[in-house]
Amino acid sequence: MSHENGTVTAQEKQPLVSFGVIADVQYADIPDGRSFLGVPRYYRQSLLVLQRAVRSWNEKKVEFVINFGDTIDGFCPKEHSLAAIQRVIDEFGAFDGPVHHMIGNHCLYNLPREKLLPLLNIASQNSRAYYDFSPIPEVRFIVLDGYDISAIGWPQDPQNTIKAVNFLKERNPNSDKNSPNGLVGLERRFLMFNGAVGEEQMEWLDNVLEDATKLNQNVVVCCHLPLDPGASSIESLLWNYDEVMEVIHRYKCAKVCLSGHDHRGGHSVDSHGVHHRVLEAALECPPGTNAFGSIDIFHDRLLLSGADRMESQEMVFCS
Ligand SMILES: Nc1ccn([C@@H]2O[C@H](COP(=O)(O)O)[C@@H](O)[C@H]2O)c(=O)n1
Ligand SMILES: O=P(O)(O)OC[C@H](O)CO
Repeated sequence: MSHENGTVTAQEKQPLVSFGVIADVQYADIPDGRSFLGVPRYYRQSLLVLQRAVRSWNEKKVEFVINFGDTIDGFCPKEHSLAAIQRVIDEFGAFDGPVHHMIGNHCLYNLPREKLLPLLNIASQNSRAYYDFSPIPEVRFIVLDGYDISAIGWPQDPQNTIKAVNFLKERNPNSDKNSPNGLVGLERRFLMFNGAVGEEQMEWLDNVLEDATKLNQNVVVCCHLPLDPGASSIESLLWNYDEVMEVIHRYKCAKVCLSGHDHRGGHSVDSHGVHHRVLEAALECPPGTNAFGSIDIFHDRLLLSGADRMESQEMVFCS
């Protein structure tokens, strides 16, 4: 069996289900730019990457799509935020099936949660953006809200903002809270563009994993922010990735964690055999190149077939 990018050995015939993935589209109708570290960013091209992704997913007839967040970019002029996100949502709308979105820091720079969540079709409680779904009885997807506690995106909840700002102040002495200067090792994740999973969401996660265990389901955990230092730069990690992973590791049903945010992508297998795959960003595709994929789910593994800059990956479940 050959794939767009890399070759993977075939062991099993038909997947149980297949889905499309894309991360960090960060569309804006503005000229090309660069990241803080100078990596080129193609704000208009990313929409073309999404168009090609949708065409490919429709051709492959994948059952659903997951968008890993940062749908529009923070540099989008605020008076154009709604039009920009609508443009991206319209492109997703050309896909012949459901699209599951998550929020990222750039979405929150642009729009308040009350506007964002309905647009992204995220049914929420208390403006939180976590949810789960089962496309087939054997598999459960958990989508985490990595900005549940965050210094960005909570203008309507000053208490949450104050909690997050204090959390950051205690851990990051820099006046620019996006700067990791002077922070050592894992401390370098305490940056304003990251966030944390709160207590209620943590309990909910525990309950869903318990339920999935009873139902004998394999679980895929999705979050805009990466959950393992082996797969991502430390500067991109969820603030309390360790607490989230402690909950996930209580259960054997969680097999794979997927995320975005760290644009260069990555893969690791953690100490409990859980795969972590950070997806390469659509935003950083030079004209004519791609970063999207489709994932086949089998009983014993996930098979990511990536286009161009998205590396293909076989993720065999640990038993
Ligand atoms: N004020 C800042 C902002 C970012 N960084 C570091 O740059 C990296 C990427 O930043 P982007 O948000 O532009 O992708 C990341 O590793 C940050 O820690 C910084 O040092 N100071
Ligand atoms: O897409 P940004 O601007 O949030 O950048 C994320 C950083 O690359 C994470 O280190």
